[in-house]
Amino acid sequence: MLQLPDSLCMKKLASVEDAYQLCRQIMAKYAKTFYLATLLMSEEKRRAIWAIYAWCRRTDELVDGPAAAMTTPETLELWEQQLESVFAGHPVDDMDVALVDTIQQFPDLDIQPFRDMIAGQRMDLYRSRYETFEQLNLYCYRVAGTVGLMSTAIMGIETAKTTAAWQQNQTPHDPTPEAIALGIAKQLTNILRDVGEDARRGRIYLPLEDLKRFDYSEEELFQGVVNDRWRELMRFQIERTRQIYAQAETGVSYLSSDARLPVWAALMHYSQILSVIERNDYDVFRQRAYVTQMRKLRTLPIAWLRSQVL
Ligand SMILES: CC(C)=CCC/C(C)=C/CC/C(C)=C/CC/C(C)=C/[C@@H]1[C@@H](COP(=O)(O)OP(=O)(O)O)[C@]1(C)CC/C=C(\C)CC/C=C(\C)CCC=C(C)C
Ligand SMILES: Nc1ncnc2c1ncn2[C@@H]1O[C@H](COP(=O)(O)OP(=O)(O)OP(=O)(O)O)[C@@H](O)[C@H]1O
Ligand SMILES: [Mn+2]
Repeated sequence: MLQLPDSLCMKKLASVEDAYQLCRQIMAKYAKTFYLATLLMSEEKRRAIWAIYAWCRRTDELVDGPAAAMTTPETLELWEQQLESVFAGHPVDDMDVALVDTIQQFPDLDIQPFRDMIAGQRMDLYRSRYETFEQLNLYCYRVAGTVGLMSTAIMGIETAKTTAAWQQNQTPHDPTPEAIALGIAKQLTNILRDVGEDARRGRIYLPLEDLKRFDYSEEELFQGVVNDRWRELMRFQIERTRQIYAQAETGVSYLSSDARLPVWAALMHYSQILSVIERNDYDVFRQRAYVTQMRKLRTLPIAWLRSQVL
């Protein structure tokens, strides 16, 4: 039988360097603030975050991007097989090459959070309502808490701080729950910001049990009614989300020192979106709550102080 040369059978993949550059471009395009924050980290960590960001973004695009209408459960099945292949050391496309390298450099990086994120995207295919906060919380863990786990494996934990002299034989504090909390708080914030946009796609992420509790109906939500019942409902959601940010805050000082400023900055920027929603009198239907670049810049010195003293 005719033997084809390798070059004709298989497309040659990008070099490791080029693959990281592709991931960097994705992150710089979609998450400017995050991207700038990564510049404060060491070269290896920064490149690893780019690779993970690119994978997360691609996963999200499957159900949220322009081609999402074509995505079926089989698409996600194939994407998961590609993930298994990457963790086995076999990249399938150019961007995978960077992730394979990252996995080799950071042995703490576990495949499970990646699988869990795909499971979260699967929920988006099947569900457009959440009955309880517990169900919503599971969704938030899967699509965003997982990002906290992946990032912590890269940023690393500061062993010097976690083991004082008199604690030598104790295991250092592991800020995994706080990292998950930050992802969940961020996702809940996005949900509150995007209520209107999601409603236009027929989706309600707010727990239906909360709608009932505040006597606010799905019909009102689809009509974008802002009344006192809505404001109360939103106050309740914002308060709950702030409590989760507060849990996350207690974990930042256990991260390695070059990661604390980026994480404080990210945490403060996200949580400010909640204050913008309040300032907009809880109207998330007709205006989008966003934090201006100016305001993000102004919080940097405070984030820096916290990263130094907390
Ligand atoms: C260093 C650092 C702060 C970085 C993490 C960067 C990273 C790998 C991000 C991946 C984000 C991503 C594309 C996820 C896919 C699923 C998804 C879309 C989730 C939602 C993100 C959307 O954010 P964005 O502002 O871009 O929204 P828009 O698309 O503009 O509408 C999420 C809401 C998830 C974001 C979750 C995190 C960034 C987790 C943060 C937690 C940590 C960094 C752990 C910190 C550790 C401790 C101990 C507190
Ligand atoms: N000044 C603005 N005017 C109008 N829409 C904006 C403005 N700033 C941001 N947005 C919209 O809100 C989205 C989310 O903004 P966000 O604050 O998350 O910025 P970003 O560029 O995604 O960076 P990051 O999420 O890392 O802060 C943007 O992608 C954009 O669509
Ligand atoms: Mn963004």
